[in-house]
Amino acid sequence: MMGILNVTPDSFSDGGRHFELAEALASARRMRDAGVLVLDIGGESTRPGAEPVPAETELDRILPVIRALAGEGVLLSVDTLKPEVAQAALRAGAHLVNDVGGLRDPEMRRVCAEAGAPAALMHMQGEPRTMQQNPSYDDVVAEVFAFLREQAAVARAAGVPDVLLDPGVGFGKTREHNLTLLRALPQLTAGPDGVLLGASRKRLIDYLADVPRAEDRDPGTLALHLHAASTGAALVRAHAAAAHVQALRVQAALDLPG
Ligand SMILES: Nc1nc2ncc(COP(=O)(O)OP(=O)(O)O)nc2c(=O)[nH]1
Repeated sequence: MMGILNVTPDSFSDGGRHFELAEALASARRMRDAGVLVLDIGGESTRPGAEPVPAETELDRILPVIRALAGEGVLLSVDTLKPEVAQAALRAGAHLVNDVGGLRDPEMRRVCAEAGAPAALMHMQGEPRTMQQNPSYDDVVAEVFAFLREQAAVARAAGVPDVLLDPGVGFGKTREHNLTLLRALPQLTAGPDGVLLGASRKRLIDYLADVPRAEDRDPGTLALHLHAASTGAALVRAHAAAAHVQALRVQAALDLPG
């Protein structure tokens, strides 16, 4: 389970909650103690309509958190689109890169390969600022999964040691696109690469269960993530860490033979 640590003032569901260093570290340590495998640290919101943040601003936000948490017994990933941010974060102690840009940037691939860092590569149609204006596909499953498999091969050829594939819920997709991808997840998890899913508190849950406030969507998030885990997803990315660790442990016990 990958716990989300948004060190931002404007993330769509928890913006500002972990913006001060002390609050970020307290939240990180709560998630570590709850048993998350990875903490995903981000300094730039990628919600629909978000404006990009300069690299130095991103780094000012996340480097103190990464440096403080390095060596505290939890893997750290850096959630960034920028190779220079990924490189600095890896040098400061992060272990992997979470690139919502899908490692399309050859410089990001070089940074990961040079550091020997695994990467989560996510599908996004367009860019956060405009991606939800008119997302369209001929065949969303075929196009998104082909992109992920192709990018995995390109990343490995560039020397990236390992990859996780993420269909990118809410990143240039309509509600129907998201649902179709979630239902088709077994086709992706059947492949050789690990799958990561991040549906936490997203608008899709409001559409499915009428939950207008993002912070109220953790139960619906769990339903989507338990579905992903049951199809074989390796990791899920969520805000409600303790609830997820508990639910995933119980689900894993049900799946174990004997
Ligand atoms: N791999 C991956 N990374 C992601 N990073 C950010 C968000 C957006 O959610 P959040 O970080 O909670 O909000 P914001 O981008 O506003 O900080 N979703 C994903 C995702 O689905 N998959």
